[in-house]
Amino acid sequence: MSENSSLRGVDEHLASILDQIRELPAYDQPLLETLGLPAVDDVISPLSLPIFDNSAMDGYAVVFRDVAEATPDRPVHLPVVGEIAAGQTQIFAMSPGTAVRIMTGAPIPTGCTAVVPVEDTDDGVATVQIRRAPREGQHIRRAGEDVKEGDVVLRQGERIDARRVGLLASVGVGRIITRPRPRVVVMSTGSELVDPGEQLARDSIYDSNSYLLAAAVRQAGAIAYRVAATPDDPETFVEALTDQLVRADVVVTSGGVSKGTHDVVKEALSQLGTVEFCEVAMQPGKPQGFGVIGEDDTPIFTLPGNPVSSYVSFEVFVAPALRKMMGRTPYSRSLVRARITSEVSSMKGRRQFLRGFFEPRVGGSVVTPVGGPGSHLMGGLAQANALIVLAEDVTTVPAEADVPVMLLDREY
Ligand SMILES: Nc1nc2c(c(=O)[nH]1)N[C@H]1C(S)=C(S)[C@@H](COP(=O)(O)OP(=O)(O)OC[C@H]3O[C@@H](n4cnc5c(N)ncnc54)[C@H](O)[C@@H]3O)O[C@H]1N2
Ligand code: MOO
Repeated sequence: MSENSSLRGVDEHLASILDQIRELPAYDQPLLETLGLPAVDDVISPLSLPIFDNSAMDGYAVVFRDVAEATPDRPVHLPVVGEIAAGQTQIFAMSPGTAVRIMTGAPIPTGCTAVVPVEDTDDGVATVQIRRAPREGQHIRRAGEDVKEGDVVLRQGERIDARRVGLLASVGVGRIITRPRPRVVVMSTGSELVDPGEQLARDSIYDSNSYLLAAAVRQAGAIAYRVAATPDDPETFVEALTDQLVRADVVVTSGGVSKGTHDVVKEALSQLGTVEFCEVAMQPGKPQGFGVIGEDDTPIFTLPGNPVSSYVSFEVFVAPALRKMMGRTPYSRSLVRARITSEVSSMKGRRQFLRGFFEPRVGGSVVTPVGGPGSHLMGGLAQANALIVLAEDVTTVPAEADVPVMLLDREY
């Protein structure tokens, strides 16, 4: 039997994961916390915008008829009987033959039918000269002209962006019902791992995966708890994992899942019998594990240790699961098409994810392979902004061919 025939398909593995992932229960959350999340219900505006008639200019509130004939040569003189600033709560009314000093955003006094900007006056204090006739209703912002009480200001399923946050705040909505961001515990394993900033020993390397994955978790809109790397000892690993479960909606580990003698994650979790380990027909990212652990059946992803493998596995399997938990659709990134600038090759029977630099161009976008396909090549990964996806039956792709590309930084 060839190796490929024992591999599980990428789509099959993802489908099985998504099948076991549940959406997190929704509850009302502070407005800013909901940025990027989809609304679970329609939100109805409890009031109209503007909330009350108010001035669009700093100037004078007048009765239009009093000043309809005003010109620079024949200004109209009016007594100034008061001043209204924004935030003033007193209700104010005015009579014909008078003017009231008014500020931008301040409520229009009853009886006022136009606002004359200060530039069209002598800026008078006790009396004012109106030097130009306004239009009737000029510079009065009408209550409800923007949003009406009862309007739907956020539709179910709509993604809450900065503009919608602004609108919701404007109508006084301070909390929105959404599914929460999953809390994701990210753990690295490997006795060779040292935290960045610490001293390296001769045979040690820096732990990049826990940083890479925690950053990817945040970019996916979830909450990351990064845990310092645990050594290759199953007992220590299980202890650390058990301690972390209390704050985890999901656990993501990296390393220790292939065929070595110190493959700690596989060893530890195989004994618990809850995580299924398999090999997936992809490169990078062949050794995978997924299951649930602990009293709350917390989903756990055991990703391969090679840094690029862990990142690609995150994009392909973990990010869609996190999106499902938040109720965000689509779960997976859609692929775009681009012209590849050089020939590339792939292993038959595996879906290849090559690092690429994507440039949108009018008349046809372009993608350039960066770095090699090795799962340890972090330099190339950091230069990439896309993954070029070569299907399982593809072995070579000539330069100039049209290829599917996954854009890594774009909103889904
Ligand atoms: N005999 C075989 N050996 C390997 C196979 C195989 O099928 N047969 N598969 C290879 C593939 S593919 C991958 S991917 C890796 C996966 O290995 P593990 O998940 O067990 O990971 P480790 O052995 O712990 O580490 C692999 C590699 O990555 C480095 N690493 C691990 N964690 C980190 C980290 N947090 N930060 C930076 N670098 C990390 C580690 O030092 C190793 O170089 O197995 C192949 N072997
Ligand atoms: O499949 Mo491994 O993940 O190449 O490097």
